[in-house]
Amino acid sequence: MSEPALILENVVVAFGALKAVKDISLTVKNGERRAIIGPNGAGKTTLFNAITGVYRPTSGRVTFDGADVSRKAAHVRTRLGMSRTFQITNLFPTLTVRENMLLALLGTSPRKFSLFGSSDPTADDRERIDAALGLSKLNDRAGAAVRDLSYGEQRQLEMAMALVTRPKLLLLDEPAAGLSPAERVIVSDIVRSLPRDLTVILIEHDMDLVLKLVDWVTCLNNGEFLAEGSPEAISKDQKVQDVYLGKARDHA
Ligand SMILES: Nc1ncnc2c1ncn2[C@@H]1O[C@H](COP(=O)(O)OP(=O)(O)OP(=O)(O)O)[C@@H](O)[C@H]1O
Repeated sequence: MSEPALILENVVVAFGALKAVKDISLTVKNGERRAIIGPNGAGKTTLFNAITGVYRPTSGRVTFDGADVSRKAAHVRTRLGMSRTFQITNLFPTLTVRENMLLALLGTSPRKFSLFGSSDPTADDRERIDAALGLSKLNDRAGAAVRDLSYGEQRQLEMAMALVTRPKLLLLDEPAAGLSPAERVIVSDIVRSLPRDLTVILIEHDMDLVLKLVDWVTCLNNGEFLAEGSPEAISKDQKVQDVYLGKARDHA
């Protein structure tokens, strides 16, 4: 058995008196596709932030690929092979797709972007960029300015930027949020065709999408662990229906 990709042990994230994540433990296997679901304010993004190092856990342990990274900074976790997208679009609109990709790559490289040094892409940079654009189905848009991309294409570019570092663990924060049904199909196809040795954890509200994409689902509520299981089991779980699907229906 290979080492699990990620182990969380009793992770707590507190903002003053508010515990946004309360004592969460979970194990994600190598190559697994895992969804984190739960109603608004459940603690999903905060948990992502604790995994990726945006926040250090108030207590508990995060083990990534066999190493305790609980106290490591975000850029160190990136170097170890974690990568993520954010809910909010984070792109340079006047630059091209390829230029945004290069900045994403340079931002994580020791060969930092410098006003004086050369930031011309190397052959390896170009290969990485082409591979990530290919996985994100954006090859034919490489020369387009980001402001000319559709919203769906911008989300695809964010995925490409997260993939360009060749991560072992990819975290996607609501990759299909705000997308049209046709754009959701593209995002599903991209996630489904990612290399099988890449571990993927995604936050997603769309249960139809989750059911089709992942092996296992963890449901949070109010910062607490609520349930875990196969997508089929979770979609039928009464507790989940009560807190998550019930609230989703209220918002519909
Ligand atoms: N930086 C912060 N400072 C204080 N409170 C925060 C901070 N970030 C999140 N919270 C609070 O922590 C709780 C969990 O928020 P979080 O964004 O993790 O939930 P979520 O499950 O991702 O919700 P959503 O589906 O709406 O994105 C909320 O009550 C939120 O207001």
